[in-house]
Amino acid sequence: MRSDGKIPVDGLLTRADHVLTCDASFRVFSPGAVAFHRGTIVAVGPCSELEERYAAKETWSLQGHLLLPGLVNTHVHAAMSLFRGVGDDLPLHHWLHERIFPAESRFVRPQFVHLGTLLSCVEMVLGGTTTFCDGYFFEESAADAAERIGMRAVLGQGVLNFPTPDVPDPARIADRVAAFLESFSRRPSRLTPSLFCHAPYSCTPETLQWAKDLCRDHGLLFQIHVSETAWEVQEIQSRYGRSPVRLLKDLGILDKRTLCAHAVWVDEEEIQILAQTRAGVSHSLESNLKLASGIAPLPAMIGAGIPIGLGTDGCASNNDLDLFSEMSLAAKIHKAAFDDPTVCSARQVLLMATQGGARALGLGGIIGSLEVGKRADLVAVDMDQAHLTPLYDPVSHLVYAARSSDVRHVWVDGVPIVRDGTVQNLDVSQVLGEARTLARKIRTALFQP
Ligand SMILES: CSC[C@H]1O[C@@H](n2cnc3c(O)ncnc32)[C@H](O)[C@@H]1O
Ligand SMILES: [Zn+2]
Repeated sequence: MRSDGKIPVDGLLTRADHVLTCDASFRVFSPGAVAFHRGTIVAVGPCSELEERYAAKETWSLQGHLLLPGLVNTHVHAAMSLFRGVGDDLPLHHWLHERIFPAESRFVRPQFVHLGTLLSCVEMVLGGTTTFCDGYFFEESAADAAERIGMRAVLGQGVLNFPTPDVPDPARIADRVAAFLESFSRRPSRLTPSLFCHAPYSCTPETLQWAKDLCRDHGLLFQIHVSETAWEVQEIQSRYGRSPVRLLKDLGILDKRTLCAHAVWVDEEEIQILAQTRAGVSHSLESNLKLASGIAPLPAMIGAGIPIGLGTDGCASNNDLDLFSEMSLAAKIHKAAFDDPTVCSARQVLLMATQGGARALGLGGIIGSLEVGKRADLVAVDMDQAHLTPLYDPVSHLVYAARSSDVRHVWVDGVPIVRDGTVQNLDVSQVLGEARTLARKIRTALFQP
């Protein structure tokens, strides 16, 4: 306590036109403020109260801005930004086998993963994403990139039963995973390791169970692409006599530390299985649309109480990492698909991009809402713009009218990693230059062989 009776804190974000807590009671303070200390939120409320109570090392005056929790991207292959546009307008199977897997075997190396992930981190933070859940190869290099920029991330080492860029002999996958897990003994706590089994059609049941056991032993999130296409459901049905979700349930894979990416082709009974096992789902709508995989039954999954987050998937199937456009589309497409304009409200979709995503990743206790005791991951959106004026309902504007380019400031653990639309502590033009240099080789190899 200071002589003036004020409590010293590291940061005070005040005079924001609106603060959306995105917690269970969905409080909105207009105007509002957030105080944080040592990376943790210590107060959220009306700005007059917080200004009276706290003296901050740094105070941000946020008139014209809206403050909300950092967005959570629950499904990314961040390094694939270097493959953006190399396989457009194809169905998943053709896209993967004819374009992506050959390109990956040729180019994916540790430096590729580091550069591609750094590039994606720049795109993500500038668009208000503070946490991403990744899955790729040489995943230590993705962790290095997230650490460098200051983001929070769940980093999934890829596991498959065929040769990959980092495990040419699939029999050696255990060595790769052990080295990956070991590397996390030296990382900040905002980075957590995970395993990403590619899919039920590319991993054997034994591999799935082995990876899940390892995740259970270490308390890690297990990730997998599930029921993404009708082809997958047929293939798994013919191999194992049951659907992908039922197969995973029978193998003991589904629980609250399992994240199912996609879950497009799931019936009512499978939705109940996901809900009862408390497995999470990443809704990757734009990727599912672009690959014409289908439209997931999101309203039914929300109704069943499944923890659901939004995911972009990688840049080779989306082709961006923009959670604002995912929110806007998710709030609209299911209305048309289910002939019901009341489904997927703006509030439900915003909650998926924040609290729902955090819960699906098992991080609901530390991020996803602005509450005392949670980490200070926040985003300030500049609302003083023609396309956001006048404003009657901040949630409506955020989901239906705001753009990722409206994000002005971003904090992770109370550290400003974007100030005034500029990424801090990173030479972004150098990253872009290196990406262009590498792309020249990729272009020559893939398009002028
Ligand atoms: C271990 S995950 C990385 C692996 O997955 C590939 N991939 C990217 N997007 C998708 C998708 O939507 N479905 C299936 N596989 C996908 C990526 O190219 C890597 O090979
Ligand atoms: Zn994916």
